[in-house]
Amino acid sequence: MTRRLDGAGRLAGPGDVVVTGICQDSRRVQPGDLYVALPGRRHHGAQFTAEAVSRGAVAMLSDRISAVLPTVVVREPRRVLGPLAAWIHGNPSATLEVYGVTGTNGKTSTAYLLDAGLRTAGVPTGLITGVGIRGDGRARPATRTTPEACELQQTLATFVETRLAAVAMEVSSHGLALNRVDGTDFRVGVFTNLARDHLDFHTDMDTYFAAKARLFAPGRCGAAAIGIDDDFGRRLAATALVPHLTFSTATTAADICASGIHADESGTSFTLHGVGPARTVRLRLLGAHQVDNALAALTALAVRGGIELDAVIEGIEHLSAVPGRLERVDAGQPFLAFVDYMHNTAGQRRLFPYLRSLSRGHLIAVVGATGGRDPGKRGPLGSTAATFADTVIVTDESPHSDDAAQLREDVAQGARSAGNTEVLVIEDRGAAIAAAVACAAPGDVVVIAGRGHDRAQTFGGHERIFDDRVVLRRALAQLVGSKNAAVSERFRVGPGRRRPR
Ligand SMILES: CC(=O)N[C@H]1[C@@H](OP(=O)(O)OP(=O)(O)OC[C@H]2O[C@@H](n3ccc(=O)[nH]c3=O)[C@H](O)[C@@H]2O)O[C@H](CO)[C@@H](O)[C@@H]1O[C@H](C)C(=O)N[C@@H](C)C(=O)N[C@H](CCC(=O)O)C(=O)O
Ligand SMILES: Nc1ncnc2c1ncn2[C@@H]1O[C@H](COP(=O)(O)OP(=O)(O)OP(=O)(O)O)[C@@H](O)[C@H]1O
Repeated sequence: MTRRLDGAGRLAGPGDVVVTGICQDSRRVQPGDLYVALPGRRHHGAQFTAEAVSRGAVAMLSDRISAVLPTVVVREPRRVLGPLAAWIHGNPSATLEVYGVTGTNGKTSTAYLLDAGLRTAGVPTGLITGVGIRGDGRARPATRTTPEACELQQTLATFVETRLAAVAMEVSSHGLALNRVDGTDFRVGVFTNLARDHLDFHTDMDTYFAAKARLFAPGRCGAAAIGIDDDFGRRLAATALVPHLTFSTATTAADICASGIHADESGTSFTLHGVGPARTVRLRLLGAHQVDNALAALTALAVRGGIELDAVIEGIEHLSAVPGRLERVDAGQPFLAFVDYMHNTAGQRRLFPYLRSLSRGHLIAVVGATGGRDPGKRGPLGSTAATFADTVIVTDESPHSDDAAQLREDVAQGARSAGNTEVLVIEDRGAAIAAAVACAAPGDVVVIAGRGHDRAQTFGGHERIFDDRVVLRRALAQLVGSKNAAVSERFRVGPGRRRPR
């Protein structure tokens, strides 16, 4: 069957079908859609053609021919999917300014900072992150960091319809490697940093870096903001073929940098260099790592040019929190308690020293490892936590199809190997959080690490609603509600072997 593409959003020819949309998931097909049947790890989308047809699919794009739907057959459908989805949705990234943020840590925070800065500078902006999608008049939780191509282009098209001018989005290495952002023109690409993570997917660091570097190819992004505080960033800056500015919190050799960083429990201040005369910036966000992210956002807008940076800085200063990122939970308890999303050792090494600095007593960390990820991460997550914390409580995150007991044991072994830190293993996450709260004394710091904003734990195919912030708040409220301080003392876990400081 021959088909001729005939104007935006139409697939026409003799015996025509009219395509009005595109979808790569049979469960979400709408009448008039082109169903894109992709080969996956577990299934081939062609297995679900009947469902796609029953929902109104009129044609198919795949590497396999359908017996029931007119099919565009290509060898690698993922490679044409992005541009095709963009075309069907009217190439929204040609209208919107898309700021794409990639890197191992700091993508979500940087996207929130960009959004805050752009909005304050009067640029109506949408936000696409692993936390959620916001901007077209509604906010919805995200199913992944970077949406699949069809959902991405549809979302961008909705942003155009609702007259947004820009979008700040996270671009995961999976999104780049799996062609999810093909067909998207990025006004600016941002590189935060690169450290060991996701090796279950990318196999080695060079492949991981190469996936990230795809965002910075000419034709993909117009300009770049590159963090040069690790070797990968420096490599990217040395080889980038697009106009770029660098940023750093470690060296004054960068175009935009910071000095005099001071992070306490009320916020973070630093002196900004490279954006007009040196000036003091005061973030409400907690932790010195947020200075890196603030520089990333500012550098992206500096390299873009034409945006009022004073207003951007004001917006960045006013951002009060990023969901699940060092989110403070306070029920009136006499110690600090946080939920954070650190899930690699690079993040731990940035966050734990800050948390340590806030503590007038001890640091109590609840940690774990998510299943379905590089098993080589597990021990180091435990040992790094134990290097900084006085008490490490190892518990379940989302084991997915991995053996939960093995995950816990691997993390705990790492923690035990780090020295004489108190290490407890408590299977149930709620009980682990309660134990952390119960063993905290006035002036201590408690951090529930690893899951951030997530609202569910996944065990095999089963989901359990679980929000660390809700559970922590409840445990803290119970503690505060209990009349006698001696009660909390009775719940103190273990013999209180705490390292002297
Ligand atoms: C490794 C990876 O990215 N896998 C993705 C891949 O899964 P898969 O190969 O197992 O797909 P599959 O289940 O075999 O199905 C094959 C095809 O059939 C389709 N299908 C399947 C079932 C059905 O009933 N109907 C149907 O149409 C699917 O949409 C898919 O196109 O294709 C699926 C559908 O397109 C994705 O959902 C899935 O992402 C999964 C959920 C995932 O977790 N990906 C993670 C690793 C990911 O992308 N993470 C990054 C964040 C990284 C970070 O933390 O920074 C992200 O951007 O979210
Ligand atoms: N610039 C940074 N350097 C090191 N660690 C950071 C930095 N920014 C954030 N983190 C740590 O990484 C965690 C995740 O932060 P954020 O969500 O902003 O990054 P991300 O790259 O989007 O990660 P993810 O894709 O897992 O959401 C934070 O909770 C914090 O522990």
